Amino acid sequence: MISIKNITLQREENKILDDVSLDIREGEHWAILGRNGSGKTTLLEMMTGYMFPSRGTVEVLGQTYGQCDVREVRKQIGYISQTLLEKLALKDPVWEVVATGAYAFLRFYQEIPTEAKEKAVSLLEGMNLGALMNHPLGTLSQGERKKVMLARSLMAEPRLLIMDEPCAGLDLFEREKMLVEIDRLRQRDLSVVYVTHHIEEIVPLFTHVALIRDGKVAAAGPKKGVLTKELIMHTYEVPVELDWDGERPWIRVCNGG
Ligand SMILES: Nc1ncnc2c1ncn2[C@@H]1O[C@H](COP(=O)(O)OP(=O)(O)OP(=O)(O)O)[C@@H](O)[C@H]1O
Repeated sequence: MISIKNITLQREENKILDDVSLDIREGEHWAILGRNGSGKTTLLEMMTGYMFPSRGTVEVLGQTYGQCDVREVRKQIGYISQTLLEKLALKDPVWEVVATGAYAFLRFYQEIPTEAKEKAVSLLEGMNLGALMNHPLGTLSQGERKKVMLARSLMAEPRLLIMDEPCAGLDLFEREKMLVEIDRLRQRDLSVVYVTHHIEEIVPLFTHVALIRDGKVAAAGPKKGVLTKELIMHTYEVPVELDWDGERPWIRVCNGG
């Protein structure tokens, strides 16, 4: 799905990404963790073709960026970020906001095809948001808006779904509801790449984890091999204990090291 080979992104003296390689294969779902400023969002922007490396290659869905039409590749990628959420029209009814996801634009200025409406409504119902479908987006809670954004990203049936902190700012209740929807993505034929600051968001869906530290990959691979207290301590420089609840990790900071 994604093959990143030795990419470096240099901005003046700084190496924002430094010789990063990562392979994401079909059927895998990846969580990407790392401290603030470690380069996670930059890495996602490389995957979506919004940024290009100074060195190295990025291949996504069989196409190499720089040798293909990035816009064509992007049609197969869902991208969920706070920036996108801020661009959505708060006055538009929820179903309409979702329906726009089938197209590469943010608002409809013409009649919306019936099939797009039906699909949007069905996605909303699938996420228990059917009752809100005619409400303006701006009246929804933050958690509901994030679920709307997820439904919107599924309209185009992407092969790759990239999410940048989709649970940021949610309370425990709303976060768990969002995580249920994220975990249910296993029923779809797509791969997820998910950036988060919270290890407990790595729900059973996720098969692999990459730890980013200072623009480099500190560790990457199957999640139980990467989510060890030693590697997390190396990445965050905080002493921790880690417990597994089945396929979901929980973390505790250890006082006194
Ligand atoms: N266009 C740019 N020009 C110069 N520096 C940049 C640019 N974009 C990002 N950076 C820097 O690159 C580093 C990595 O940023 P990035 O946003 O990728 O980190 P992040 O791991 O996503 O951080 P956070 O967890 O805080 O969102 C930061 O130090 C940031 O200031």
